[in-house]
Amino acid sequence: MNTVADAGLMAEAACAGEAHLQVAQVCKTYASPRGATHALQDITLDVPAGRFVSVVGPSGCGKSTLLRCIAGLDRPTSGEIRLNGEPIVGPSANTGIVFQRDLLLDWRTILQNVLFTTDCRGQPRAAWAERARDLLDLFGLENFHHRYPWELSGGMRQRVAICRALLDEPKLLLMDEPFAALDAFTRDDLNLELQKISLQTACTTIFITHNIGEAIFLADQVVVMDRRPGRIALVLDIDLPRPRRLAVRESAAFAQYTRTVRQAFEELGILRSSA
Ligand SMILES: Nc1ncnc2c1ncn2[C@@H]1O[C@H](COP(=O)(O)OP(=O)(O)OP(=O)(O)O)[C@@H](O)[C@H]1O
Repeated sequence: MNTVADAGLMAEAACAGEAHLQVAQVCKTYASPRGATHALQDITLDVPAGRFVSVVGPSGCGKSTLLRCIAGLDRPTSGEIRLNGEPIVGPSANTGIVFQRDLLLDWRTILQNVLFTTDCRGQPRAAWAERARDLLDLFGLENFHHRYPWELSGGMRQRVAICRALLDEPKLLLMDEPFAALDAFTRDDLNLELQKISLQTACTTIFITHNIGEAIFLADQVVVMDRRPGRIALVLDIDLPRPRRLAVRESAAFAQYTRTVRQAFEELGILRSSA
């Protein structure tokens, strides 16, 4: 499998422009006949353009809710989210999203799947097809443009989903546990490829994961969330040189970051003490 290779092309093909994300005192309550669910409480985050932020927290702490609000797919109950100073009030072409399930359409070829969003907008295919092909090639899928999703492995499908999210030159890339369903080897591969994209583009990225190691490996900053109602318990800057190799996970500095995050979860009663 090829890896992402052409830095110049990738910078041109993937993200465009800068995205400064500001999340200010965001609360989210879901109302239902069975009562209210307080999913998020007072979330404040300032993410400068180009930063990669990993969000890690226990199941149900509101990570996906936060991502959906940032994506404009849901509205906070209170508080505000701004992209480059503009309030986010709905979905935007500035934002690319990758979910845990790749959501590829089985009746469309790989190329047609990557072109899905622009097709939906009625934009001429010819204008986007070259970019779509370039992205697929960069992700090592040059021989799969005309195959169907069911002919691909889970890792290849998730690469396609990432290409689809990047097609529209988003400024902001939102990823909701994109690699959770993959085996450890494929996950390592995709972590490296994602790092290359981040280094070579101006994409601001919010990456949700349950995996502490993955969170630290990828991020400039790790946000640790407490259980519901989701609150930020810790913001940890990750000062490891880039590009990072997988072997960095064996370094003393990485072990210290892991200890700090684990300790935060232990103090919150989410992880049992390892001492
Ligand atoms: N549309 C909805 N209506 C009502 N409650 C919801 C809705 N979406 C999420 N919730 C509730 O809000 C809380 C946070 O859910 P969310 O999916 O954001 O958590 P999460 O941290 O992403 O969980 P996981 O890691 O398991 O994916 C949960 O208690 C969930 O049941």
